[in-house]
Amino acid sequence: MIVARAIQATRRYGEVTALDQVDLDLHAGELVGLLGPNGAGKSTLLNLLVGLRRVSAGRVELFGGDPRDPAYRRQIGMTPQETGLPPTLRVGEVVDFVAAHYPDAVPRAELLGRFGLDDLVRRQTGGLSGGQRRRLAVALAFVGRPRLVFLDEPTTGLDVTARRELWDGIRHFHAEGGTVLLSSHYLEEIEALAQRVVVLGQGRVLADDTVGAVRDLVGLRRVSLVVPELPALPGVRNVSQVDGVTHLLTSDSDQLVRDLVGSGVTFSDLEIRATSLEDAFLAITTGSPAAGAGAGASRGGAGASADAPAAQPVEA
Ligand SMILES: Nc1ncnc2c1ncn2[C@@H]1O[C@H](COP(=O)(O)OP(=O)(O)OP(=O)(O)O)[C@@H](O)[C@H]1O
Repeated sequence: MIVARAIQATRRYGEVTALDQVDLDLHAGELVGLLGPNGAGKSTLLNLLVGLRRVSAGRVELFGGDPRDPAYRRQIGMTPQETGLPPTLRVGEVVDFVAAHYPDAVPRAELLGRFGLDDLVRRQTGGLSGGQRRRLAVALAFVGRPRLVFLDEPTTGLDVTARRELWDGIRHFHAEGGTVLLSSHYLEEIEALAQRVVVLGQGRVLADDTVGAVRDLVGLRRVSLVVPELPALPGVRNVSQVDGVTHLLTSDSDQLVRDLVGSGVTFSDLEIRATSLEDAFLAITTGSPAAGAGAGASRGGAGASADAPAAQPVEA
């Protein structure tokens, strides 16, 4: 059963096309990650699906109906990227206040326990740390026993322990049959929670695949060099040229360099670096040389890579 859907959904803000003909089907019981760099359109897509924004063209559906209809919205939970909590209210009071809007809310102690917030029940929200406030904001999305939850970068700003506690809360909801769409800059985060990942870049869906398949793409390296004539080389996924520099994308840069040397061709200015996620996808999905080489060149090249030691932001 499809619980949320975007059909050729487009959203413009003046001259900016934030979302460009996006198709997405979210099935009941799925936990799907929405991955993309800053400005990719993640928040815009979430805001359309929860009825906070209208499409400029195309359509969005929530449980087969209009997301702006309160009857459908009552069945969802959402944590936007930024939340304001009344600073003088205590944590327990905020939970009770939100819970009062729902016929069968999760009991306060159970909700706070699930998100590792039990000790804070009497604390005023104004006295919480940024991470505690964020966890409370996410927990509130679950208070009304929603069928479907949208989380916009839920763990941004959290330390490792807080992030894990929050992941546990999300997993618990999913294990009980709940559906989740969550956005993140971190493939590692999506990998920890989801099987499916939708990658957005410049308002378009660049990939909609398993986390494993996306991981393979992110592991690509960019090998740049000046070479008069490029010999045929195995393992090259994409070739582009910008300003006299040839850029090659490969999953095995060591082997590529060995092959280059072995070919006897004269080359100079060799440079190897990780591709950013967006570069990798643009190069592969569009085959566009400018997208593949130009964008990365201006970014400093510390993008997400398969062998990154810790969570790496998508954008360099
Ligand atoms: N209210 C608005 N008015 C004008 N432009 C907007 C508005 N909201 C978003 N945009 C633009 O739309 C594009 C997509 O923004 P969006 O916030 O959806 O991206 P995002 O992937 O969520 O980014 P981030 O990871 O930084 O939150 C950006 O170019 C952004 O500047």
